[in-house]
Amino acid sequence: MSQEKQAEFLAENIKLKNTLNVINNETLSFIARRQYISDYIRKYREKILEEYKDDEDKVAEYFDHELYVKEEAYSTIDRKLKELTILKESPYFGRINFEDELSGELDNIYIGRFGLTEEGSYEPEIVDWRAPIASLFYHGGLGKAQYTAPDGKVDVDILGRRQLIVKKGQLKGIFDSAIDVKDEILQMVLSSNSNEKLQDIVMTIQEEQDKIIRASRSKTIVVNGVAGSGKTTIALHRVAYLLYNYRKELEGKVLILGPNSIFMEYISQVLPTLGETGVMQETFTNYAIEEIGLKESIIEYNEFLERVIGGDKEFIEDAKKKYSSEFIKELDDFIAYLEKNHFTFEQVKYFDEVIVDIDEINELYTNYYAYMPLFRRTQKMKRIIESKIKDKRNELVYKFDKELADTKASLSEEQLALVESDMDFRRNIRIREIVRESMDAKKRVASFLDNESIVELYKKFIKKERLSVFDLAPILYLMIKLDGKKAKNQFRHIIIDEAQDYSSLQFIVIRELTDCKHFTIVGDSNQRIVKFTEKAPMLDLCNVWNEKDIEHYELSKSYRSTYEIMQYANQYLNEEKIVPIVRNGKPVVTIKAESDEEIRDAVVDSINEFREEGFESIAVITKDVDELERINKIVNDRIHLFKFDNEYVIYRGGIVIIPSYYAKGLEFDAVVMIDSDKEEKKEDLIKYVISTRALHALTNVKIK
Ligand SMILES: Nc1ncnc2c1ncn2[C@@H]1O[C@H](COP(=O)(O)OP(=O)(O)OP(=O)(O)O)[C@@H](O)[C@H]1O
Repeated sequence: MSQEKQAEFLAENIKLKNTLNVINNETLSFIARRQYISDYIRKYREKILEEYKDDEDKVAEYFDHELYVKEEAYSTIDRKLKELTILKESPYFGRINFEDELSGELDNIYIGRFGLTEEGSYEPEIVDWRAPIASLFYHGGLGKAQYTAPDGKVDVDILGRRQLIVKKGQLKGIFDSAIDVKDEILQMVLSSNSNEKLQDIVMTIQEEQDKIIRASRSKTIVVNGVAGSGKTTIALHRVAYLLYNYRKELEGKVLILGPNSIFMEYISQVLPTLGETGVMQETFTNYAIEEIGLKESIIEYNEFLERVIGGDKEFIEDAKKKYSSEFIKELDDFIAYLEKNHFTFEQVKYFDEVIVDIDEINELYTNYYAYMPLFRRTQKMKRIIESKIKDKRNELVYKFDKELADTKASLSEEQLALVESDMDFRRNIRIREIVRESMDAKKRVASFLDNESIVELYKKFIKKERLSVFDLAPILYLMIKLDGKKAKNQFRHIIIDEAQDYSSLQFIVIRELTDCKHFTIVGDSNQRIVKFTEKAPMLDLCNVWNEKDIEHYELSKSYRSTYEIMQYANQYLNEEKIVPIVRNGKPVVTIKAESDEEIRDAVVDSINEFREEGFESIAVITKDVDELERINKIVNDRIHLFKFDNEYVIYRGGIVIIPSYYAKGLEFDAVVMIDSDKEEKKEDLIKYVISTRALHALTNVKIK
């Protein structure tokens, strides 16, 4: 280390000690605050209990109130204490010094996972990575730059950018960036072994990624990026960024939709390590089933993909149809058909009197409530007619009672004494008749105004009893159009991951159901295992949603895989793709294996070599479950592989064997790809997905 560097290192060490002191003091101060609040609550509680010792209701009411106050008071303190505990290990990872172009003032900020300002001070000790000014750090280079402060854009000149590695409160290294120096920490992070779960990347977010993370909240953004370009990671960091900057508006109102439970589990750690909990994360299937309230079992995503990959022609045709725009048109026609034909109105009679005639009913239907969704409208009409029946019932009862009272009044006391009990008896009979007629009239109204359940109607429409995952969006569409359905929870921002597999209808349904205006949609149009339409609907959202304000981003660098792996994977795509180099690795190996022995040797030897090279997470990836079973049976006596054969398995470490569609979105240090295709297709998106799961090493075992 040069003398100058040594001096810098020393200075940073002193700064670190100071910061750690501030962290310690702040921690003690927050603990004291917590203690103060709990003492206060305790004393107040004793007073209340004494005051209301004979009033249980008041005591219960007090405890409800106390719980609320505690939650409110502690939530901020506990959040801060959690942040301080994390900061204690590593308070910051970046430093930027810059000159404000307007004022000429020099500034020096340290950027960390969370922000920290000492009590009584205005100068932040650490700036949260999500704060607007921290974007300067992610510009990557030195020189002129700009950030957006709350009161407008600020021009600065970045004079120095430093990355710092602090582990367990110790300074381990400093790296200064010059304009063209490669990001050394990024290289270090990318070359290391992958973890069991997706990690945060606050230290090494790249400029192209940062732009997406910080994109305006009020825009819908669509990111189409190659495998491993960080789409999932960015989407999750964007959630953390949005929550930090718009907590009041967005807390509890963000939804993340992912493809399956394995994937949801894989990404589950990122937001908590960024200090964010309480974001709803769901698969589209579960979300839709919950909203529909569907109780019956359906053909789930895995079976759907198994059938498609297995070449079940009838099923593929059916799926293709359900994904098409023509099908939306068919649904609309079906709705129009129901509007014309589903209901046959009848006049409503009460005894022999017509109380609502056909014209009146038609008027309600075609005119007065025509703006309402069909089934809402008929239910509304039902309520109106029921209320008329009730009025009629009351009128008849009133009339009868009035006549009875008049008759009674016209009788002498003696006459009344003779007939009164008989009159009362007759009254009871008459009232019962009137009430029964009211119930019968309501039943007659229900018989022509109630509708069949939408799920049942849909089944008749598609002429099938068993539903599949791709039927969920159409059912929701009918519920929206026929019933005016709205989602149980309202969301202000929705993230859709692996969006390349969404149909236009899914996009329409999510938007209409939730009334959400802002989306972050990420996917890779080349990772569609099933290419139902030429253009992935996620790339055509301005037409699908009929909205102009959509911002599109493309990402072409893979931060996951080596240059060699990406280059290899690209042979499976139709188009020639340029692979930007992020890092190099070893060449991809191809082994031909015909007999079971050869297959066993190829798979087991590859795994053993990977282990010897120090790779920790290793996967054998097959096309589908049948192939998984076949390979597992062949290698079983030599090696134990952990089978991911359904989406609810709980991974407990070890080498895995997994079908392509569950591996989507995941990554492994090294991958053995099972390639059983007899002939090479020009485009093979399944093999593209499989090969891009590997970070450092890939072996293709070609079998017959
Ligand atoms: N700026 C970065 N710094 C460090 N690691 C990064 C960066 N960007 C992405 N990565 C890493 O690259 C890998 C791929 O990221 P991620 O899974 O988010 O990509 P993806 O585009 O969603 O991939 P896929 O299309 O396969 O689902 C992850 O290990 C992630 O941590």
